[in-house]
Amino acid sequence: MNEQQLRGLFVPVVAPFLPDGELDLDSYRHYVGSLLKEDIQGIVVHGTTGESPAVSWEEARLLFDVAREAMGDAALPILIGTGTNDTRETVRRTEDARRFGADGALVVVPYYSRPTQAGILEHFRHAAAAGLPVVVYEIPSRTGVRLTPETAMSILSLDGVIGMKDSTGDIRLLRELNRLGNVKPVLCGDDSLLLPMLSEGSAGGILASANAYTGRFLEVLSLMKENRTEDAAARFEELLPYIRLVFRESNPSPVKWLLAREGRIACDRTRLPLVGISEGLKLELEGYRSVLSGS
Ligand SMILES: O=C(O)C1=N[C@H](C(=O)O)C[C@H](O)C1
Repeated sequence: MNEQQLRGLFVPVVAPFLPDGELDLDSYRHYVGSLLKEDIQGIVVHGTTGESPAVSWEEARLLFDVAREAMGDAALPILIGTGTNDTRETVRRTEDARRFGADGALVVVPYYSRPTQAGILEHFRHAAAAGLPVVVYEIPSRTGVRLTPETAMSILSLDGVIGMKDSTGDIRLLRELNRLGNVKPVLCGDDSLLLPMLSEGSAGGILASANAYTGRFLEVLSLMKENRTEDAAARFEELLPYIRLVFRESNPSPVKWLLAREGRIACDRTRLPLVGISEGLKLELEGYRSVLSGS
């Protein structure tokens, strides 16, 4: 996978579970197939949306294999989350993913340990040397550390790093990277900021909310590509209340509920500590289902 392929819409997939909490691979096969009906550019396995903290690396590999098989001839790029807060384990997983045929690795900034900027840069230097294209995943609200623009630029300049998923929650990092001359793709990872980030030059998005109403997200992206910014803004405005609802409770519980509601997976079960969504949120999501499915 190269930088040119890291653009457009990548959908981070959920890991469907049976009521007893084991992987539901039949649902997963059907669900990955359903995503391919839309013109998405790739998928992400074992990201936050794939409940990576509660899914083992062996299960992640299985999910990768089944997704690849479900794609058949479509052969879209599959990124797999290999990042942990242990550099050696991250390298081990990234090398493993290269061997089993992943197209790229999504490597999160190491969480919990709160390393210095120098430590984070070293972490990515090692991950990038594993021989699989790396997408840096910056999400300070989850990791507890924030990349400075200079560190982000140094990481993006490494051979083997093909781009970044920016979930910082505002457009300042992207602006700074543009100012510093970054040429590698930065994808929006904060769904409600898709439009402002595209306006600022983002190459696309990795968006959990796009698991549903995928065509509507693709429409926003293509209108922006055609410079029809007002039309894109109007379409995005319709999606915003839905996006806010989907992130009101822990991702991916609301997305799983929607997928189950649409019959694309059998069950909305998550693994603890994530639990199912509240009855109130179900009602509100149901309300938006009729709005968005109808128009
Ligand atoms: O799994 C992902 O990739 C995403 N995770 C983010 C999060 O849960 O914080 C949200 C984003 O839409 C995609």
